[in-house]
Amino acid sequence: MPADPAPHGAHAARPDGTPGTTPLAGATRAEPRREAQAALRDVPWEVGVAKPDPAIVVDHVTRTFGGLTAVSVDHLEIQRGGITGLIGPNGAGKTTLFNLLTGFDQPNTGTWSFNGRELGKLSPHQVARLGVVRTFQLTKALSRLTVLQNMLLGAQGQSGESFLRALVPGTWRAQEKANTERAMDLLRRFKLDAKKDDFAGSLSGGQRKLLEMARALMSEPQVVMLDEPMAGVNPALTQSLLGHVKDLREEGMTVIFVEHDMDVVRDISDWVVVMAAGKVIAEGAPDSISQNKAVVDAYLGAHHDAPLTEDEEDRFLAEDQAAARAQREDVISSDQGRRTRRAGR
Ligand SMILES: Nc1ncnc2c1ncn2[C@@H]1O[C@H](COP(=O)(O)OP(=O)(O)OP(=O)(O)O)[C@@H](O)[C@H]1O
Repeated sequence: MPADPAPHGAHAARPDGTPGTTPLAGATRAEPRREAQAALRDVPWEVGVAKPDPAIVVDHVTRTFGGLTAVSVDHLEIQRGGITGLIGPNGAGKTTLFNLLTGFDQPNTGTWSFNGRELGKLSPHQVARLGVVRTFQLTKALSRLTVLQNMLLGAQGQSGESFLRALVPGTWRAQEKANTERAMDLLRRFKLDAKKDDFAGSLSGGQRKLLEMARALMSEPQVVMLDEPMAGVNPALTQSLLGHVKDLREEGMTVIFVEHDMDVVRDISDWVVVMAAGKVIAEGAPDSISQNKAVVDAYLGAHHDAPLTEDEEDRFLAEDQAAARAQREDVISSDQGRRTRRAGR
């Protein structure tokens, strides 16, 4: 079902007429965290469940690599204006799903939409222009650019990048000036302004994560997908990064993030989606997830550390005794065989 194309929150019209956000303008909604949680309060904890106001809707998306099915999601809705944590063991398909939703990869089957508009077959730039962006880890190439240059790269997809506009120097310069001003505003907000001329590669792990987030905000997104925003960050910066993620929601953005640290997931998520072997195996409020058996099994395997039931104890004991008996019989029979061979010489 197409979502309401006029999202609530701090949305301003973009030059091309599509809705945009004004992330630096500050919050205009009362207590967005409560609003997001209240909206999801009565939603059942079921895989594929409908959300009251979905920003993103995924249907029958599959992606295979050779014989491996990396993603196979039947139906998934992401609530607008909330923080959704996407978790799952290594290789569950989280990054592949991010890549698909943001145009960096193409699926074998399936469709997905943002505000009711199909995003399949669009390039990453087109998806970003519509308001859906993802963070990327600072690659080697980007490490050799300055912090400010990285930020200006994040502005790609805005009007100044278009070939025709580039031919009109005035427009280009005005856009470049606006981009630089926006970049500096964001760098101040993320406390990286003093580093603007430093090579990005010289930043600490935490500062890199801040830069990745700041860069994603350059295109004034409505949906931000953060890939492991806390990975490699020292504890001193963790709280500051968490604060920045919460701020995105305060400004009316929809946030989806991949994270392995369950404390972080519980702290900032309004809703959690769990993937394993390409599928969504559970979704619900953060507290529901750690009690979900499918989730525990997916993370720890069937034989996790939980105490054995009496039946399991009996079964494992019987199996051990049978194995010991078989071993003993094996030893006896090979011993007999040796003796028979010796006697026959
Ligand atoms: N380009 C590719 N070519 C081949 N296999 C791939 C490719 N990209 C991902 N895969 C495989 O698809 C599966 C899902 O990978 P993906 O990176 O999406 O998982 P993930 O949940 O993000 O894992 P992690 O938490 O370890 O980052 C894995 O088995 C991975 O090896």
